[in-house]
Amino acid sequence: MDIEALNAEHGIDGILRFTEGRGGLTMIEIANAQATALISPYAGQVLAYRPTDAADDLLFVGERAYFAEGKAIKGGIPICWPWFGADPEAKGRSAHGFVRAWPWQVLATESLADGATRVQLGIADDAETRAVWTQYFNLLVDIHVGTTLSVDLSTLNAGDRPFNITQGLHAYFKVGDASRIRVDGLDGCRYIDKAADGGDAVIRQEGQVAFEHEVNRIYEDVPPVLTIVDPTLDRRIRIESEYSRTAVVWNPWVETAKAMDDLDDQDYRRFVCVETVNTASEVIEIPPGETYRLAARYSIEPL
Ligand SMILES: O=P(O)(O)OC[C@H]1O[C@H](O)[C@H](O)[C@@H](O)[C@@H]1O
Repeated sequence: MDIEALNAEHGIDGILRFTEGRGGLTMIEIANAQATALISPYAGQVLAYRPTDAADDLLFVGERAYFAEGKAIKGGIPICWPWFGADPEAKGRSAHGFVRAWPWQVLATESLADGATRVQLGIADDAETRAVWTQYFNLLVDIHVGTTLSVDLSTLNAGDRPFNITQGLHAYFKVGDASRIRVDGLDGCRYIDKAADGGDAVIRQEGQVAFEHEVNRIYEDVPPVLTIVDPTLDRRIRIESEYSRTAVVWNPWVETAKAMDDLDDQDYRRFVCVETVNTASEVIEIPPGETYRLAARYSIEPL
């Protein structure tokens, strides 16, 4: 990407600038009166966000994460689209779709009246995308960096026939010690346990979610607000989701973390994923000419 041209067209003095970051990837650095943030146009991914009054970043990105074209960045908020999880057509395409390892266009940047900063990135179908996924589409992500962080994904079906998607905002939240945190808000919800043998047992959650082994669950009919309670960092992370009734909770724990090249063996202690998704029974059909959204707002509160 031409950093100079991007700064000339989309830079905001003293608030937003384009720079060269890890792996030589172009990054968007934001520092406004309310927060700082780091966004990668490659993958359309928020990598860091910290409100001015917070001691720690909201998000986790590991030292071993890949920062290379064609690879997914493990950390921050990867966008899983147009499928969540394994390739639904079993064609050997990568898990979680292709846009988390794809260049997004910078469409707009803006300083908002409330002091927040807005960034819009997008991908429109072309011959390269259609070689992976045959549909005609316009995919946009709107990111607001202020006293809260919001990520709003919208899919326009630009073709002449309906298509189905599953998708997710696969957020990696920084935690002080995964063995001490709790996820609140899922009591009584049914979940598909992907960590259990066979990966399809359906169980009902009782109380808060705790972590003492690998957790990989798809929760259904979840409430719009979930929270991560973190006694080590003395904070609560609030996740408000829209256009989604399904959430994934994931921590690889010891063995799975060891097996992943882009995670350090101890990284499982440092993050938990609570993902705003449409998957499992929530498959989204988008008619021609129509748009479907998926959105989440994240905030940090003291315990
Ligand atoms: O390693 P990745 O492809 O980034 O996927 C990371 C994880 O994403 C989700 O949370 C899935 O539920 C897990 O099964 C998967 O391991």
